[in-house]
Amino acid sequence: MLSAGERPQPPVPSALVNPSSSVPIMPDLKPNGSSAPTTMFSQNSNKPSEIQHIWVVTGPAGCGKSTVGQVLRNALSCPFLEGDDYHSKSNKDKMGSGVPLTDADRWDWLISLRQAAIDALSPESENSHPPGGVVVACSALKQKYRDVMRVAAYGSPSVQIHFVYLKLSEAVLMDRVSQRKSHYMKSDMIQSQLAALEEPKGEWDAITINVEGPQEQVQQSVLDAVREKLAEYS
Ligand SMILES: Nc1ncnc2c1ncn2[C@@H]1O[C@H](COP(=O)(O)OP(=O)(O)OP(=O)(O)O)[C@@H](O)[C@H]1O
Ligand SMILES: O=C(O)[C@H](O)[C@@H](O)[C@H](O)[C@H](O)CO
Repeated sequence: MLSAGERPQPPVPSALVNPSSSVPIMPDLKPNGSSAPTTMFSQNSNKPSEIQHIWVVTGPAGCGKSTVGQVLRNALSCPFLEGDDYHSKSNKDKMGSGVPLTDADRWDWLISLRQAAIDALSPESENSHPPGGVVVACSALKQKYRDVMRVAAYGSPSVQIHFVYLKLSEAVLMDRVSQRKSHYMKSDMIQSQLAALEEPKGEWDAITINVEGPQEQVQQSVLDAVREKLAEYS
């Protein structure tokens, strides 16, 4: 497995490699994301890109992962996977009743989500091109959880994973979660989310974005950061 501080070998400019061949067999989940019509900077132009990018938008519950994930999905015109959709019912019930998940509760969820991300990188049909990437909203609070996700790109030189960590203060986070009424994750869970959080310090594949500002500002910061990262691969 890739260590967080270790940069992999430069990508080999060859045909796309099927990433699913390089990871252990996992549950065969299908992605539920879809392509969006608008493209600010397209990853899936008419010719196959040499690199497929997995953008994992991370941070504690309520930090804005889904909001940012959808912005990225639209900008990159690639599938978007909402991590919450991959939690088991028991995990959701647990969180909904105010009990934090344990490491053991999270492994299968992370593995399912990782497999869904891998699946999303394959073309939808024999005649279509593979997407330039996939956006995944996933709290990935601890480094070891990010390491589980990193396996998606392990051994696949044409797949690159990035973590987009959404950073904000406890006060702003509490405010956002308190205003959100219909979600199973209530504000009494925020302390445990922050207690579990290991910010991605020194992890070369992680980008930290301050998301305390209004949505337009956050959107701009995220798009700028992603554009800058993509430029490294052009
Ligand atoms: N920059 C922002 N400023 C103000 N409110 C925001 C901002 N970004 C998101 N929100 C609001 O904060 C709430 C949480 O956002 P969102 O659902 O995107 O977070 P999340 O990290 O996906 O949450 P969860 O992981 O719990 O599903 C939503 O009500 C959303 O509209
Ligand atoms: O690891 C966890 O504790 C969970 O993934 C949570 O972070 C939620 O799923 C998510 O953020 C929805 O509120």
